[in-house]
Amino acid sequence: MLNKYARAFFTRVFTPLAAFLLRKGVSPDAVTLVGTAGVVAGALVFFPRGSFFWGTIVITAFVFSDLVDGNMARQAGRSGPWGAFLDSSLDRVADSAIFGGIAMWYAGKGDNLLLCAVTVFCLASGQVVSYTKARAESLGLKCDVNGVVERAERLVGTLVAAGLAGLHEFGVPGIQWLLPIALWLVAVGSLITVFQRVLTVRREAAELAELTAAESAATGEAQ
Ligand SMILES: CCCCCCCC/C=C\CCCCCCCC(=O)OC[C@H](COP(=O)(O)O[C@@H]1[C@H](O)[C@H](OP(=O)(O)O)[C@@H](O)[C@H](O)[C@H]1O)OC(=O)CCCCCCC/C=C\CCCCCCCC
Ligand SMILES: Nc1ccn([C@@H]2O[C@H](COP(=O)(O)O)[C@@H](O)[C@H]2O)c(=O)n1
Ligand SMILES: [Mg+2]
Ligand SMILES: [Mg+2]
Repeated sequence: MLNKYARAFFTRVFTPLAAFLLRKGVSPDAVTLVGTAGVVAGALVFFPRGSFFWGTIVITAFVFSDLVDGNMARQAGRSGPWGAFLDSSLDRVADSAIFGGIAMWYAGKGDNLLLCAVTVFCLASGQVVSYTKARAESLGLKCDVNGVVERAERLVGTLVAAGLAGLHEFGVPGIQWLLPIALWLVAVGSLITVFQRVLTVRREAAELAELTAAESAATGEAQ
């Protein structure tokens, strides 16, 4: 949903920056790589020690590169399979670092194995959500449903909650519970999304099989 409604807004916001970077000779791939490295560093340096405010600030500064790289590629007329492959593959790396960093906190000083498990579930189910669509598309199916929790929802929900929960370090009371609440919501939403996508692909595969059978029958009758 965020992807649908916020993308046009962010395209307008980032178009001047994307044009500037292109003029300076920066490539979309460089932005993809540097952005991912920044997200991974922010997540793995700050989150495992429970520094959620600063971790979120660093991650947020880099995560928007994921909207700038595609914008640059489109402006330069250089969108293609390589860029799409690189972008999507590195999205998985960035997501792993974000949820991995949070899981490390709960496995260590955060001392909460249940929340560690919920975070690992967010990581795994998020990857499955993305994989279902990628695999369906590679098989010639559309997977024509986005689902309730896409990547944008996973990231915005988790990062907003982590950033606010991090204010606990500065003495704001009670706010640390926002992160567990967001993680539970992302976990349940991702599970629902997996089912939405799997059921859609199952229907599309059945429709394709029916169409293929009907075409074979028609070809057989004609001969
Ligand atoms: C007191 C202060 C506290 C600190 C607060 C810090 C607040 C900052 C918090 C959060 C900001 C987070 C912003 C996160 C933005 C994420 C943007 C992003 O990367 O989106 C990527 C997404 C998808 O892009 P792609 O097409 O490249 O990726 C595809 C996708 O991954 C598919 O995955 P799937 O959905 O299938 O799981 C893959 O299948 C595919 O392979 C892959 O290519 O882009 C978008 O969705 C575009 C829309 C982005 C919308 C961002 C909205 C940000 C809005 C608000 C944040 C402001 C929050 C303010 C909080 C204030 C708190 C006080
Ligand atoms: N290095 C890159 C990154 C992205 N692309 C193209 O942009 C599409 C993704 O757009 P976003 O707005 O979501 O970043 C991707 O599918 C590629 O077509 C690219 O070419 N090179
Ligand atoms: Mg991108
Ligand atoms: Mg991306």
